[in-house]
Amino acid sequence: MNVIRGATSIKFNDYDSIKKSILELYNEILNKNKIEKVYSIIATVTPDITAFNPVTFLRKEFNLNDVAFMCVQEAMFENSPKKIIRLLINCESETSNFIYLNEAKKLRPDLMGE
Ligand SMILES: C=C(O[C@@H]1C=C(C(=O)O)C=C[C@H]1O)C(=O)O
Repeated sequence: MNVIRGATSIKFNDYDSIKKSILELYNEILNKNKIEKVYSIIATVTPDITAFNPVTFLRKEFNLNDVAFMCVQEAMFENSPKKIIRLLINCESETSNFIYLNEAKKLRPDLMGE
C-alpha cells in the first residue's frame, strides 16, 4: 500500500478549466509513478471551485468505477491559495512521487528543488 499526493490549480471556475486541470494532474501522476491498483482517492477543492466536481472527470475518463472517491472542501486560512484541487491517492504502487502542477507548485517548494 502506498500514498501519493498531488495538487494543481484551475484558471477559471468553469467546466473546461476544471476538466483540463484534473486530467492533466492525474495523467502526470500516472506518468511519474508505477500504480498497479487504486483503492481510494480523496480530492479537496478550495471553496471557489463550484462549477463541476473534478472526481467525476477522473471516474469517467480513467474508468475508475471500483475506486472509493470522496470530494471535500479544503480548509482555508489566511493567505491560502485559491482555485486549488488536491488529490490523495491510496494505491498499490512501487513509487510515491508527489506531483504539483501550475500554481500549486508554490505549495511545496521543497519538492520543486527550491
Ligand atoms: C501544502 C499543501 O496544502 C495544505 C498543506 C498541507 C501540508 O502541509 O502537508 C497539505 C494539504 C493542505 O492542507 C499541499 O496540498 O501540499
